[in-house]
Amino acid sequence: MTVCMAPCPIVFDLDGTLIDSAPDIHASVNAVLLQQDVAPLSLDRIRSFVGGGVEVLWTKIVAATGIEPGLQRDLIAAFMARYHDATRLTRLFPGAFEALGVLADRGHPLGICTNKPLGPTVAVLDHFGIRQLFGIVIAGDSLPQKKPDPAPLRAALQGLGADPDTPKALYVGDSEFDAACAAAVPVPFLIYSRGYRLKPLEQLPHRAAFDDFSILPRLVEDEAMA
Ligand SMILES: O=C(O)COP(=O)(O)O
Repeated sequence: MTVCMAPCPIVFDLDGTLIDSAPDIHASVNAVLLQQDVAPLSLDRIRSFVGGGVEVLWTKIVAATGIEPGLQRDLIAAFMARYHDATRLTRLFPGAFEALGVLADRGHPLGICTNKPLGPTVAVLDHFGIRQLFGIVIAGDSLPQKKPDPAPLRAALQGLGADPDTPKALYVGDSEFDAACAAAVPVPFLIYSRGYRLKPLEQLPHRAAFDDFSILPRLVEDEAMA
């Protein structure tokens, strides 16, 4: 069966897929914890909390630190005040910029579907000069639902002109949230294996995995021929 005739729409996750943003998230979280006289959390710990959006992140931080749960809303506000344009410690994963350029040049409509809020999403896309590559950006606060609910990815596909009920398209992500979301649409899922997932790769449903962005354009071509 032909899954995707080139150039098919391709939607990307952001944190842990295109960008390594955990260091900035970690720095902003610990600055807020410091204000509360709470001991800092390690980068690995914070990275393991990323994927479900800001509320999930802070629910996990509150559980891990024993902070009074009633403070969570205020802590999220303090975090967002720091994180909304934090890009200093964030990096594009190696080869991601070039792979996006190749796919865009081949005519693939590109989109973003992330659980990160829209403010920091746009800030980071602008920071790396890649915002104009994406025809649609669906962020964690764009809709009432977040991944793994399929609604955000369906909205991104629609925004790129794909019929989400017969999506000849691809989703590229790194996490449990992304795999479950792609399966729920359903749309073929390509997983970046150097991202932030917690489980072994084989436990996440995916069409193909890659650990180097230089092979992504070929994987996309393979899907077109499948
Ligand atoms: O900010 C998060 O928690 C997750 O963002 P992502 O969907 O881009 O991985």
